[in-house]
Amino acid sequence: MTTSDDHAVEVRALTREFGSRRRPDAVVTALRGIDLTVRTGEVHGLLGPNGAGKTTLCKILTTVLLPSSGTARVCGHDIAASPRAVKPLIGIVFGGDRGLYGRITPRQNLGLWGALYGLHGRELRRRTDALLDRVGLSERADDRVDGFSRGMKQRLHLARGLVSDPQVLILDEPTTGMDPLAAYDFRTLVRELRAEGRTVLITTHDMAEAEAVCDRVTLIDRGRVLATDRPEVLARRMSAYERVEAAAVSAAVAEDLRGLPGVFSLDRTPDGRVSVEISAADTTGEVLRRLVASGVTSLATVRPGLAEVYRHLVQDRGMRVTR
Ligand SMILES: Nc1ncnc2c1ncn2[C@@H]1O[C@H](COP(=O)(O)OP(=O)(O)OP(=O)(O)O)[C@@H](O)[C@H]1O
Repeated sequence: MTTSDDHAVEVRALTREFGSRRRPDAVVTALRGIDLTVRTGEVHGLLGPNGAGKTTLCKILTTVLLPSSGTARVCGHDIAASPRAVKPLIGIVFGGDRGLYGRITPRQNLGLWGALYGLHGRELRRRTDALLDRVGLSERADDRVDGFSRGMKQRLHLARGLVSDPQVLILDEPTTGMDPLAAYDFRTLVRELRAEGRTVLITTHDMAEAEAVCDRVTLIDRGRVLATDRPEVLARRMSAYERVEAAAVSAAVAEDLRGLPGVFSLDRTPDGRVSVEISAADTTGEVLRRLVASGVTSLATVRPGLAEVYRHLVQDRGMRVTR
């Protein structure tokens, strides 16, 4: 077996189809040849629109699903050939309600989960108490989970994912349902996990979250990798897509700008605020010149962030679900 110590996750030419033998025309191809390397100790974001294949990939990495073809290794172990070696190395945290027992307490949930990993007695109690403290649930440790808010359930999910002390942690939309403060605390927690030397793979739709916590991100769409890089490098790569924002722009001036070559899109609100996306570097100057010439004084240029990169790469498909 060849492996690199630097790579916690190595995925090569991975495909996964879902279908029924009775209806071959209804086959859905969720992954179409994914290559992905997650370095040991990095926080890696997996970004993509609904149906991109993120959850399918996570399920394959956690040995819940087998790939149709291709390979995936976790800390050097092949997920298909050695699932028993992979399972203790990798933890998964889902978004939403999946996987928690509502009629029992957080302490009991963690106890059950820990027992599955062979923990018991004092060690299990020690680990459970430490995790409940870590995710801020100590005071509610003995209340029933079904009375918890979504954010509290999400924190319990995270504790559950850490019960086995995994080297690699997969967080599938981890901040779903968290209020902004809880999401902020959560990011701090992710940084702590990295400081402990763990590798974290996060799927998210939240670009701000990805920019805040990820060392690198992989954008996927329709089962394919579009790009992998550091968030700021991806943003720089798209630097032709600059944005100009201005206030008090008349409809006529907006129409004039819309017609310029190199203007990718232009939005104008009824009160005259415009946002112009520019896809050719030399167009920015011309847009600014025309705005100033028309008497506009409130304007700014904005460099693209990850959200813009994402929108351009997935071609503005937004919420549309693909097959
Ligand atoms: N068990 C299944 N049976 C049939 N099709 C499936 C199954 N699981 C996933 N798919 C299909 O595979 C594709 C990828 O789905 P997946 O859940 O991996 O996407 P995702 O990126 O996680 O999306 P979301 O952001 O909505 O959670 C979708 O077209 C989905 O309908």
